[in-house]
Amino acid sequence: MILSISGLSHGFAGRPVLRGFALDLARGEHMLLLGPSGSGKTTLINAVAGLLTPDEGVVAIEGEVINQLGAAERDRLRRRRIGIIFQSLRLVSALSVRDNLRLAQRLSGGGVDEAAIAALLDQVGIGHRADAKPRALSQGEAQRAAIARALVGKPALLIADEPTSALDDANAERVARLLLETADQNGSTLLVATHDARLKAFIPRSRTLAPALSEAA
Ligand SMILES: Nc1ncnc2c1ncn2[C@@H]1O[C@H](COP(=O)(O)OP(=O)(O)OP(=O)(O)O)[C@@H](O)[C@H]1O
Repeated sequence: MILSISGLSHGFAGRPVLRGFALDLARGEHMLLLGPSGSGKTTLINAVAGLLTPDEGVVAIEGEVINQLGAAERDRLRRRRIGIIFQSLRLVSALSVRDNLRLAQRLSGGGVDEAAIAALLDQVGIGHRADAKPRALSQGEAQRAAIARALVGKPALLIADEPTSALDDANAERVARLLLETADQNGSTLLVATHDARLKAFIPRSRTLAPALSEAA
């Protein structure tokens, strides 16, 4: 399994957000994690990426239990095995698009492969913007750069957080297809966390997170 989650529970200030969540994803399988705002999608992604230690449960990335590793080992596992497209993109503003990809490639543990970087930028359609700084990019170009950066380390698992919720139908479809196509071509398993039910048309396998219990419940 690329990702195996079992018995995952987490809460904040005694308020449960995730309760006994389980999920298995094999290589090349893609999945939609659907849920309204506040249902715990970001909490789950952070637990998968080792950015949060859950109260209970097991999160294994290719058999390695990330929530039982120390901080340095967690970082190493994340950089080598997981690519994340954050909602806020988080490109390094001082670096060109190409240098953002070079940095990600170095952090993922491999050497810099200029040909692979060029091929990936062409694949997402921004080869001509390789030397631009992130602030000079359109929102769509910046998102494509973030997708390329997430993939440049050839991650087993590609995670996208709300990649389409701000987009109109045509652009949401374009981004969904780009994510699926690039994940497939790079051999990555894709996990998309979103409240955008339009994506069901492109990623039929889905899990729905229930909204967190209200204060009164
Ligand atoms: N660090 C934190 N401290 C306290 N409560 C938190 C913290 N992080 C998240 N929560 C709460 O946990 C619940 C789930 O939050 P989470 O961000 O995982 O949801 P989400 O589904 O990603 O929502 P959104 O789509 O709005 O980002 C929310 O009620 C949120 O207020």
